[in-house]
Amino acid sequence: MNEAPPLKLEAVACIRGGRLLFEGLDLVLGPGDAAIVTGANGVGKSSLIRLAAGLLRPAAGKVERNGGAGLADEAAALDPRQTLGRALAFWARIDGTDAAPGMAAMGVTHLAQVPVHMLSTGQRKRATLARVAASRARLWLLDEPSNGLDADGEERLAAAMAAHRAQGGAILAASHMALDLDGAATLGLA
Ligand SMILES: Nc1ncnc2c1ncn2[C@@H]1O[C@H](COP(=O)(O)OP(=O)(O)OP(=O)(O)O)[C@@H](O)[C@H]1O
Repeated sequence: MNEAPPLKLEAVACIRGGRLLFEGLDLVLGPGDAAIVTGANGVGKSSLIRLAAGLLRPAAGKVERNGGAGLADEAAALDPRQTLGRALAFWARIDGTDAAPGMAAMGVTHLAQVPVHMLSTGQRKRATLARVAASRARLWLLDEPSNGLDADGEERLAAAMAAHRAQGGAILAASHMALDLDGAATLGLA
């Protein structure tokens, strides 16, 4: 098993729209670790997730990932014109994996023939999580992962996250709702 931490943030600062959101942020997520980012609307939770993904550059400090990252946020990155099966297969090909286990884990196998643009909010959220679950990324970056999920979806998300951690994966999740993540650290932004 690769023992390098999936994520390491050192003295990270984030400025957006000319405003300092946070600075001096240190975080190490080792194999099996999880942290939940909490805080009020606009405090910078999504920005931190995007920083960790490498989509935003830190104003100061260092972001290090080992073993790839899978991002699930509001921008689902699934082609709306394709069927869900094809849209997920596209990413699975790029990731060198199979989409089927992720679809089964999130309970969307029966939606394979449905065009992405026709999916409900919760179905789209499940599909986004299915993509991350199917990837081989050691680091899962989840922005409000339980938004829109029903009770079954939440259970599936919890099971998928537990399985990922049991395999040495790590999770950084931003959420204003409680998440079923045993022993997760809380990172409160203010
Ligand atoms: N593209 C952008 N350009 C400039 N400022 C931005 C941009 N995106 C977000 N911001 C600002 O950065 C701040 C933090 O936004 P962010 O989305 O990270 O907050 P959040 O904690 O995730 O909020 P919420 O709980 O509402 O999802 C906000 O003040 C927002 O207006």
